Amino acid sequence: MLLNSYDSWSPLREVVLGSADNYTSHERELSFDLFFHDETPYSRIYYPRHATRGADDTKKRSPIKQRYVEELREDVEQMAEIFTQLNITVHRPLPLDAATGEIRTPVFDATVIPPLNVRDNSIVFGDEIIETPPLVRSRYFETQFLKPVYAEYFRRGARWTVMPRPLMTDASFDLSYVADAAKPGSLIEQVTDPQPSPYDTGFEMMIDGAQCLRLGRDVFVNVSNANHALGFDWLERHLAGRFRVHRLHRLADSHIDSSVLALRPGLLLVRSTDVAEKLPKALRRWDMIFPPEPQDNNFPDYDDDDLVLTSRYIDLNVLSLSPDTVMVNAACPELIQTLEKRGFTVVPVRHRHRRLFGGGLHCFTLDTVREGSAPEDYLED
Ligand SMILES: NC(=[NH2+])NCCC[C@H](N)C(=O)O
Repeated sequence: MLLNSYDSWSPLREVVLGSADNYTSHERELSFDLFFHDETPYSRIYYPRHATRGADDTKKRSPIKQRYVEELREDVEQMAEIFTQLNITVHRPLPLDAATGEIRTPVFDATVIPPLNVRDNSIVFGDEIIETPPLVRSRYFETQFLKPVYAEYFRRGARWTVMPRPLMTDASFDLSYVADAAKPGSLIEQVTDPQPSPYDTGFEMMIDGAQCLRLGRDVFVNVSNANHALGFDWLERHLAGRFRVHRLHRLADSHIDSSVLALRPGLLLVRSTDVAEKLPKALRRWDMIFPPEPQDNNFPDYDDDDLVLTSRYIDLNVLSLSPDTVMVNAACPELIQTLEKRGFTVVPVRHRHRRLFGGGLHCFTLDTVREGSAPEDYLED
């Protein structure tokens, strides 16, 4: 079918599902610590994550226990089977080959991670795939693994665009969000000591697809720093005449798909009333479902050397299969019951280690064909 996806609720007919093959480690360096910093308070309280660094380790490999990688693969492949049983066509990226070494650019080298959270480095606006400028260095070439899928949609007539690529020197990153959040005495660690580079060119455009909420003709984009603001400007200019692009201000550090999701026109799934109050008036008019507070026993216990990369709200990261059917993590019964009480059909999916790999069911997927999805105006005038 032709690429066609303007919203997150129309009946899902085709989807890209990420791959967990060979996810062996995380690589902590400035861009990684910036990207995952919102969860530091949880990590420091529940899982001491950021060990105090020595002066020399500006880059630190953090191995992932093989059992967790294998269980992640089991969960992802089971999700693929569920899509197939539901007659939803599943496209998969090229799996990361174990022999793939580090990548090197004129500015940095980094370890490649698998194309698991495919929601992040691409956005689908109607009949256009846009590859976004990554926030994390190890993800710089992640959309390369999606080339066969995107090329096939292009052959079928889709538009295919790549946003300007950043150099990603340390000076490229706007640290203001972390600095503002790390008030004296807070648990959030400062991300400091950016190193000078001959390629410094000031703040650069960096933004992820998971910062966007697509509502037909209207797109809401979370902007938390100068990098995102440049990405917002590019999207606004590029989409002018086709979409109305609205700015959300610091709803989260970057991704908002465990803060707010649209389940159908007029109905949002929202993390908390605090998040709801930050939404623009047009969205505050919509009905909202607030899930129960996550329970610690919804999550496996991890060791202190396991990097916990998400908040406890990660299971809000659901995937709508239609305006009344939602894929939810089977380990979150409270959310399942809440949605069922609101008349939704829930498809439970096992995803055990969502906190270790930085994403849930919505993160793992990119909805490429939604039947009847169109650039409708869902916002009251
Ligand atoms: N598309 C994604 N990878 N989104 C994941 C967002 C997770 C969010 N930072 C949290 O910890 O709850």
